[in-house]
Amino acid sequence: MAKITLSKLRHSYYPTPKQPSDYALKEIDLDWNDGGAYALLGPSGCGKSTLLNIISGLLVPSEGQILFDGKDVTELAPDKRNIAQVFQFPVIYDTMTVYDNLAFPLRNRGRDEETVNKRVMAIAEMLEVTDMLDTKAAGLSPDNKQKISMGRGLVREDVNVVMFDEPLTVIDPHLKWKLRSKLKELHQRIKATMIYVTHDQTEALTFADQVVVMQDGEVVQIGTPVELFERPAHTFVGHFIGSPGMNVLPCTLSDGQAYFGDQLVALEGAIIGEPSGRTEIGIRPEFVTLAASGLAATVSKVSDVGRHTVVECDANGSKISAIIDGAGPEKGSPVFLSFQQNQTRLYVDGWIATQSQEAQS
Ligand SMILES: Nc1ncnc2c1ncn2[C@@H]1O[C@H](COP(=O)(O)OP(=O)(O)OP(=O)(O)O)[C@@H](O)[C@H]1O
Repeated sequence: MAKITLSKLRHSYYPTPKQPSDYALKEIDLDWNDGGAYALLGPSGCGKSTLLNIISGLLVPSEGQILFDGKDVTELAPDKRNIAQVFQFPVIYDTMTVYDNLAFPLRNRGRDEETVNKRVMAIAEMLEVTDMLDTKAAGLSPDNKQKISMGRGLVREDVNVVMFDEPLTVIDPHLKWKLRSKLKELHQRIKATMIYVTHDQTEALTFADQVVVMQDGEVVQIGTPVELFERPAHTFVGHFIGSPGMNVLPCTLSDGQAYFGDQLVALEGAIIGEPSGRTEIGIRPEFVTLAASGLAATVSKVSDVGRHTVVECDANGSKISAIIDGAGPEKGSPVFLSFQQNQTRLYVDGWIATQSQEAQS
């Protein structure tokens, strides 16, 4: 396994890029630590596949370097990088048995049969496919095929990194959670460096210890699932993660205070610097409550989402969601909304611009 460093990485598919929008990857500086479980999360077109192809060597970046344990591999061919990849669709040999499929990457590298057997049996046990080892792969269900495909990615002990590219795309929704937690368990047992690429926040947050969120060719935040939820560094992260995402409300500033319409909104901490750009308040629906006084709003929609109720309101021309316990008020009801102060942040041009309470104490 290896630590992977991306240094000043930029990539454009144009031969002579002129402006930032010509770059599929803006500037990326990132360390993937040895043995870490990472997710690369972002919407379609944000540059995930481009980044993955650069790490695996299918693509040489326009600028910058990739290092494996400090060694420059930027120009190294894919087969020299010692990387295992699991793709959206299972890559297995239908005519071979499950055992032979799992053994293939090891035999291909000339490992002796005793080592092959030990490793295949261990992986099969972890994946709970021991009883299928003699079955021809052609007869397996799609999710079992993908399990074997994952096993082929995990069976070698000498790879620098295992990369999963949207591996649950073809899996039935009700089986997804099973494979998701299986993968997490496998990481805990194997402790290989793993990068899991997805546009699905649930997959990213379940699997990863560290989530790298990308937007428009840039990394906007790297953090634990809790950090991304609790303190989004960018409104995009707030919006993209959470269900519903963070409320983002236009605001004005006056004497170091934030106003939404005429309403003074108490922020978590002091405003950083002297903001001159677009100013917005960010507050997650989980921290908005219906109160006896506060911001006047009108209920526009009430949705029962199982354990909670999402109450969507209109105030000053903006939509604000609140997640509450129990039944919500009727649509059209006038209500007052209260924001939990330590969760109310200011964003300037999308980026967080308030000091956290911990930073102030
Ligand atoms: N071969 C290519 N030639 C030109 N532009 C490309 C090429 N591949 C990707 N792009 C562009 O680069 C940007 C990043 O694309 P990329 O496929 O890396 O994103 P992604 O996050 O993986 O999206 P998806 O999940 O849809 O695959 C997009 O604007 C895309 O249109």
